[in-house]
Amino acid sequence: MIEIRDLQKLYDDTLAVKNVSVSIPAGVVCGLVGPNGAGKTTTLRCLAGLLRPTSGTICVNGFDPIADEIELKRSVAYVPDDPPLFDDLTVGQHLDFVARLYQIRDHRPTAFDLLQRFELMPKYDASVTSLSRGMRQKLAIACAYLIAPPVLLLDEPLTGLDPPGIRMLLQSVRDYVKGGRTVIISSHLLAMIADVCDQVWMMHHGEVKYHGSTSELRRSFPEADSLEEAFFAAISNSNDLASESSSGACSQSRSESTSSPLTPGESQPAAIAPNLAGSSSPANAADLSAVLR
Ligand SMILES: Nc1ncnc2c1ncn2[C@@H]1O[C@H](COP(=O)(O)OP(=O)(O)OP(=O)(O)O)[C@@H](O)[C@H]1O
Repeated sequence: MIEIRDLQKLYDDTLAVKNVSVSIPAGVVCGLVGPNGAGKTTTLRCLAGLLRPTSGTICVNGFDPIADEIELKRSVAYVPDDPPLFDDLTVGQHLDFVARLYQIRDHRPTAFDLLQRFELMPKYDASVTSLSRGMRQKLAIACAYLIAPPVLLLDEPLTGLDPPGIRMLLQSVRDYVKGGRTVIISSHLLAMIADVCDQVWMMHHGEVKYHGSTSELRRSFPEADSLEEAFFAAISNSNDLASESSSGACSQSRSESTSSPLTPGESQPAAIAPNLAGSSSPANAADLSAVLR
């Protein structure tokens, strides 16, 4: 469960994130999309406790990323698009190290399964300096899966992956949330991640342009051939979907989400009203369409 209220992040004189308010329940894959500089990475880094917000509040799995630093680190894994790995360690040693750090007992069978799934087993004894960019990304994601935190933040995870790797990763994300965990996956391309997302969260110039459930989008625009088409129809037709995203205290929303988590087999996340702040004009929709395609 993630609850963000009025989040702002200022770097010197650049307001990278402006008044962002979003709720993401447990058991959901949320696709965070937007063009370069939209504020995606800044927001994810605030959620992971790696950046201190300038103002606003964040609650991740019941914890404030800054005030509850240790608890947060047990609850969240953040995988950046260019993950920092330890040059002195091999692939296998990375998983051993993570297991030791997070006190994961008997981790080897799970670690081997993950390496098989990510096709890294042949590199088990290889130094990470010999890995390709995509392999590095896969290893970092495998480490995150080994920790298995309630919240996983994947920043542009598809960038370095080949098509089979993308397919496997997206399938693994779907599997990951089945037990009630939450994943945010950021991407420039909605079409790439649409199939696995329960929610779409669109940012542009630091602001939320849309946040809502994909099932609602599809229901609202049955004539659309794809989620992407429905998404742009929604942005250019916000009167049809005009209601703000749910708000309230983190603890209240947390109990709401635990009472109705997504369970395997269910296709619809807990009801989330779309938030179309700042996205009401067709001109704006065309603008967003241009940058996302
Ligand atoms: N360390 C920093 N110092 C100053 N400005 C920054 C810093 N990091 C990001 N910014 C600025 O904040 C804004 C948002 O950047 P951010 O990296 O969050 O966007 P993004 O949506 O992740 O972009 P991309 O898709 O290109 O990775 C941009 O204007 C960027 O120039």
